[in-house]
Amino acid sequence: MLTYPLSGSSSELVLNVLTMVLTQGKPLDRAYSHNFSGVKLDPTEQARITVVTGDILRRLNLYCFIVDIEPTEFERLGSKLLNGWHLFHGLELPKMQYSLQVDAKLLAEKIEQAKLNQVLWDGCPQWLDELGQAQLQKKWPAERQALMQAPKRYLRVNTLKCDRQSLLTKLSKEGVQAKEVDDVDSAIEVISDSALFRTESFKNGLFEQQDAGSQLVAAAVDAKPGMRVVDACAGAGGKTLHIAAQMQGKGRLLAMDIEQWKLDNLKTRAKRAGAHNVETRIIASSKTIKRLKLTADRVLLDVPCSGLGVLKRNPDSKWRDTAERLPVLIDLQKQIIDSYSRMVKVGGMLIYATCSIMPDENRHQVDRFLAEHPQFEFIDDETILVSERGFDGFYLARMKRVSE
Ligand SMILES: C[S@@+](CC[C@H](N)C(=O)[O-])C[C@H]1O[C@@H](n2cnc3c(N)ncnc32)[C@H](O)[C@@H]1O
Repeated sequence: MLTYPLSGSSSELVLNVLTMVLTQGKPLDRAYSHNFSGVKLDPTEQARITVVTGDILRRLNLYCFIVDIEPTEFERLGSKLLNGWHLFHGLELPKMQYSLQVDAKLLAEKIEQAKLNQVLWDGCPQWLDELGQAQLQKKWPAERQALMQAPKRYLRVNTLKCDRQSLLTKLSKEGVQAKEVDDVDSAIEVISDSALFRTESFKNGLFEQQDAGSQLVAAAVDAKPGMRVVDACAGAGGKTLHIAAQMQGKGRLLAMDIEQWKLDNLKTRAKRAGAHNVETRIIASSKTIKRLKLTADRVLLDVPCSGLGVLKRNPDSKWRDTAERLPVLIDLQKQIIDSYSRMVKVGGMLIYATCSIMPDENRHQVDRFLAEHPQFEFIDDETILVSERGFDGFYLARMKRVSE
């Protein structure tokens, strides 16, 4: 957390980002890029802004409670919340040009009240607590608490271009403090606030920013050089690029999605990474899938999901219509696994993954699929819990096609 208050201009930036997210529904990453573009910001100050913004979003209901405002009043009363946030963390008030003051005595009383309500203290909305209890039972309280912590920064070393030790040496020369992650071969944890995307190492494609949990998912694909691999919900290619490295540039890696702009981003990233065996293809209709029937050694389905495993990184999902969208997402996941599994050849492997920790999106989907598709056999699965690993939360299941 901070050791001294935000400056007036940084406070304004925090308020602008939060207003965009909370009142205009902008995704957090876009609100950051919108507000940071064209502004000359020292990397440390930028990091401080994201620390405060992220923490407020992770515990928005708590901070609203202690300054006695509703989240819906943020646009008008945001400065009061930011002042309250500073007092809560034992900091002097920031010097904002216009700001609403907080009654320190009332704030102290409210903090004491909040301490008695663990769900509020963990920054958890009611709907999420009920869902978590129902889905994870006794594992939920630890998970709820872990999800309100700040995420760590992880990189994946691009083994197409270097190895982990030489990347660490290069990063150190560029002033980036980082260390190996013990239980994930490809991962590095960044400790300093360095502006990673300005480093030569990044420009030369030596690494990608990718959570260590996400790296475990791609590792489970276990793609080998020469294979035919489909990453069917590839997005901008976080996992595709990792799979490309496993394949050492040999074989065929088809990255698909329904959004062309994501595949365009993927192409740029693949070029920088030197991942020359990646081909992109838009899914225009079910015919795109049918044409690939029984052709792939590996099919990764990193399906659209609630994102409830990655709330440390994307805490804005807590304050959106995630609860209402959940049944729609579960239905979409079912459609995707039922239809896209056709691409796996006999003897090939289907890998189903989400960035959710909720069984309804995970094991329950897999169990239903297996019951209806005897052509597949269960191999193994893993829920990467935030409280256990410290990474973002993910789920992955591996299944083998044993017949047509
Ligand atoms: C969890 S994200 C993928 C993240 C990506 N694999 C990564 O590691 O960066 C899910 C992706 O599925 C895509 N998607 C949504 N509906 C789809 C569908 N019917 N078929 C294929 N992809 C779909 C979304 O556009 C999104 O990019």
